[in-house]
Amino acid sequence: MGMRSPHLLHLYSHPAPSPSSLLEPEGRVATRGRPVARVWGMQGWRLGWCLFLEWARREEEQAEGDGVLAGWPGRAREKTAPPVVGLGTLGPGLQPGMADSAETRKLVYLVTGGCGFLGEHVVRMLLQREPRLSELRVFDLHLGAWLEELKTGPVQVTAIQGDVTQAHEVAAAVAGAHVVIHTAGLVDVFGRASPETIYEVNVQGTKNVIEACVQTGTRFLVYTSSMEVVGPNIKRHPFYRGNEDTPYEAIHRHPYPCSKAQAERLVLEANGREVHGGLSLVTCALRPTGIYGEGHQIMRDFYHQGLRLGGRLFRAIPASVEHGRVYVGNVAWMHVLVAQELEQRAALMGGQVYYCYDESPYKSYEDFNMEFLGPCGLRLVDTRLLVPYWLLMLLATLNALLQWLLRPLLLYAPLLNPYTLAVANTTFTVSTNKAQRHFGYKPLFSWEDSRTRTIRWVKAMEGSAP
Ligand SMILES: NC(=O)C1=CN([C@@H]2O[C@H](COP(=O)(O)OP(=O)(O)OC[C@H]3O[C@@H](n4cnc5c(N)ncnc54)[C@H](O)[C@@H]3O)[C@@H](O)[C@H]2O)C=CC1
Ligand SMILES: C[C@@H](CO)CCC[C@@H](C)[C@H]1CC[C@H]2[C@@H]3[C@H](O)CC4=CC(=O)CC[C@]4(C)[C@H]3CC[C@]12C
Repeated sequence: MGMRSPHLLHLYSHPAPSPSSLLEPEGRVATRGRPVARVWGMQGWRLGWCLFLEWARREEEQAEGDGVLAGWPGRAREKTAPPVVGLGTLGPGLQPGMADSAETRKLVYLVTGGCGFLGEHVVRMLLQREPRLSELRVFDLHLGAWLEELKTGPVQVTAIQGDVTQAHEVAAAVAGAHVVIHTAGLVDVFGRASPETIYEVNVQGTKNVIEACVQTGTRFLVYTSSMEVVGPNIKRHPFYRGNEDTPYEAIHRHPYPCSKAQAERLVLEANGREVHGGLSLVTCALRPTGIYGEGHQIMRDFYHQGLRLGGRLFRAIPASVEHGRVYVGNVAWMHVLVAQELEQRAALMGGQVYYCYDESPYKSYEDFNMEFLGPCGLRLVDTRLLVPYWLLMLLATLNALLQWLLRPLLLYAPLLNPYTLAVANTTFTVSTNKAQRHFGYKPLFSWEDSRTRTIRWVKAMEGSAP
């Protein structure tokens, strides 16, 4: 997830923090300080990768001869590469022409799940694109060491190790924040966690966030929902380029979509509730389709699986099945834009849902992945005739059975199970402009740019093909 460049390391270099420096300075948040060394141990491999990435970026800039300021694309690329942070390639900054003065910086944001795949992009995007930010609180069960690098910029970055299922920890983190972006969630469709745990994190965690806003007087709440709250449903009805108003029978059994749907409902119902101080809460929910981009774990898994199979992946899903995908940078940008616009457009946006979309093409899950894995040396072998759907379903069911049988001994959680097969094998794509109409959203990253960035990330991955 966390690409780090030497440029960034230099910009944000600082003495190794003591666990207590992870505490919120005013003592509002009692965090369980996790020794940074342990976190670093898990993520140290990223450094080499980031060094490579920065080297590659500079080589590319030099080759293009555009002599840009570090982190800002040159004029020639402005059309396709907007001046915005790419995960780890740019440091925090302001939009062009915007003065960085203490008076303009007065807002406190809280990002829950801020160290996750999407969360990290939201955090970096806020630092880059929210000039009114004075403090950014990053709340997560597991803090990333990369956060430490952000602490010497103009914005106070406060790392809070906490659990959304613990109401008091959430309330302490929310107190005094103007905006909460709630991305924390348990994303598990593989049977790794129990249904109870999924509900506890996704539903109870969201309840805790809402109640904390109400109790402490925080007025603006942006929730990361999911396309999964709508579908694909258990009947595997196609949703072909639908929008927020397209009728669809949203019936689920799997704990993940059920929990996300319940949480989304809670967030939307909370819109208009009176918060401490007498003003009203303004909420809205964003529904990304399948997110991809730098840091995407499943893409990483497919890539390594392909390498193990001698550079081949085997087609399991017909190319005609469309699966909605959206670039993580654009999802992050949409969150930031919503957060910025909620106050001015409360009447219009409060209680609304928005699909997250961009210019990513409509393709099958596997064909879409090949947009990135292909240029990295993998090949998709068409075995449709060899592996018919019924056989795949049989394998998926066998996996589910094995998972159940082995549970007392070990956790067996392969990617293929009846649920993931059904999701991947059912058309679900969105085509909407609601976000543009309501708050002026336009994707910040073109498809070409999203693709290039993702390919660059895959290529820089440990164990990449030469
Ligand atoms: N990955 C995807 O394709 C999509 C994800 N989403 C939603 O986006 C959000 C972020 O997902 P990802 O970044 O993909 O997942 P992720 O697993 O990378 O990030 C989730 C973050 O939440 C944190 N978290 C989990 N349980 C927590 C708890 N009890 N207390 C505090 N923090 C906790 C995790 O440590 C992690 O950093 C989730 O709400 C997910 O439902 C929605 C649509 C698609
Ligand atoms: C049948 C396999 C043969 O290659 C492919 C299996 C792929 C699956 C693991 C993925 C296919 C579709 C993905 C889901 C989809 O993008 C929507 C999602 C939204 C979320 O909110 C969370 C993640 C996910 C459920 C995502 C999970 C992985 C897939 C099921």
